[in-house]
Amino acid sequence: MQTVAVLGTGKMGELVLSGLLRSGWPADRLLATARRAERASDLSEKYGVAVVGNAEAADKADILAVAVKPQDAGTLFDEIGGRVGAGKLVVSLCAGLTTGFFAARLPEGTPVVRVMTNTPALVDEAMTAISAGPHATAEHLDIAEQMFKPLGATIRVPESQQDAVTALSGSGPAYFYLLVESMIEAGVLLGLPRRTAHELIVQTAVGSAVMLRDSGDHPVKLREAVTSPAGTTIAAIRELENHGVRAAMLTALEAARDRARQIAGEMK
Ligand SMILES: NC(=O)C1=CN([C@@H]2O[C@H](COP(=O)(O)OP(=O)(O)OC[C@H]3O[C@@H](n4cnc5c(N)ncnc54)[C@H](OP(=O)(O)O)[C@@H]3O)[C@@H](O)[C@H]2O)C=CC1
Ligand SMILES: O=C(O)[C@@H]1CCC=N1
Repeated sequence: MQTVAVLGTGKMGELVLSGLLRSGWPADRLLATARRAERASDLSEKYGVAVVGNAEAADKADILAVAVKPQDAGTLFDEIGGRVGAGKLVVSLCAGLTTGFFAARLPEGTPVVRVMTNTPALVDEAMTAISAGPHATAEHLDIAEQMFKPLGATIRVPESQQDAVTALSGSGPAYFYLLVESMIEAGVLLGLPRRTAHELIVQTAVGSAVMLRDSGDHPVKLREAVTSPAGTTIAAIRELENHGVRAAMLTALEAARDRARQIAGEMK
């Protein structure tokens, strides 16, 4: 079994580390790196994995999962880029950064795979999109898939689609949480106790999500089934349309896609 090093074990790095452990990846085949000593000792205590320096991780691991913020990736690869041999696989989780960004900082021939996952990895319900970069073969994509499959669903996409994927599923959980938060506030406005509003909306979100996934029906069909003629739902939907919620969603996701592109530009 190959050794995976998570480089920069913050929120996403920890999700990958804990997910790999849950899926049965042996702790002695995992390494983690952290910038702060306190974080390093918390991680080794919680997960029983070795937390080492970036250089040691780059030397010892077969697969380097890059989970630093995009803005920190340049410094990290200035430190370790030169010592990552062609036998290693670099798997980037970074929003915006292209595989070319890494290839330019790695010895010629080092395979790079780009993934975009999301926070529901915590409950093994992630959506992870995987793309081949320079020198990445089908075998390298299989390895990335093997790492992320236990954390939820996976899909393979051309790298040219990764910024759009980031806007949709990478950032997506935040939009749903914002929607839920707003609906709970509406419950409070209508006079419900906050706790009651929370319970009603969270279960409604879960039920709706399970129906979307398990029925395979188009969301329009599911929405129409709720929307009675001259009923309550259509009264609310008219207001949502009046307030441009659909147009706001289009513009918002376009902004997220554009920000991913901008990050890549800033990090050239
Ligand atoms: N959050 C999300 O929902 C998603 C994030 N991503 C991507 O995942 C990556 C990580 O994001 P996220 O987990 O949210 O960010 P975090 O800030 O939580 O994690 C990044 C971690 O990297 C550490 N770090 C930075 N530089 C170094 C270094 N040179 N050596 C060792 N450790 C270092 C940071 O240390 P310190 O604690 O000191 O800052 C931090 O703990 C990003 O590239 C992001 O684009 C992708 C999909 C979803
Ligand atoms: O907001 C961000 O930049 C990261 C990438 C996708 C989700 N969070």
